[in-house]
Amino acid sequence: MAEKRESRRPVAVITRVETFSACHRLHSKQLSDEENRRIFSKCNNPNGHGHNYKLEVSVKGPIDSVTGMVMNVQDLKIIIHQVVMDVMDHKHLDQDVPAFRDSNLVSTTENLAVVVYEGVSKHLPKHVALHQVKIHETEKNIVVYNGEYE
Ligand SMILES: Nc1nc2c(c(=O)[nH]1)N=C([C@H](O)[C@H](O)COP(=O)(O)OP(=O)(O)OP(=O)(O)O)CN2
Ligand SMILES: [Zn+2]
Repeated sequence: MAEKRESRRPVAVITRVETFSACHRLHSKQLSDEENRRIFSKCNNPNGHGHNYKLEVSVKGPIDSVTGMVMNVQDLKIIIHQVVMDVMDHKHLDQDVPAFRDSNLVSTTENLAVVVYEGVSKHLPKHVALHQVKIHETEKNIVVYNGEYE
């Protein structure tokens, strides 16, 4: 009798890390100047300030039995470059990046993670799911977004 083959494919998470530099100012278009100063304090300084962001994009999917890959990480790199690096690196998030410039979104790391998540998810191949976006704004301030809504 022929040996029974394992038909289920193992599922894995792969992560690509990129770093980019950008400046921003925490300021809500929906609040008065006084409220902005009170809530965001030094981060509301009109001159803005910069960060070297570290971005981790994780995708999840079955390991292809022929290629041994969930997806080629070089393709994931290209997607991240299109969505993040080309748009945000060495830019002013509030003035140059349409997701912030043309909306009421404050350029917090939370909102940045959501913008990245939504942008990357549009470009992934069908068999792969976006698992998580993690952004280190500083060594001490880290945000994780996994597509959840309340
Ligand atoms: N929930 C959030 N809070 C804050 C965010 C944010 O994105 N989400 N961002 C900031 C500022 O951008 C700021 O750059 C970081 O502030 P802070 O932690 O104060 O940075 P410092 O390096 O100055 O912190 P130390 O206390 O000196 O280590 C603020 N809040
Ligand atoms: Zn900041």
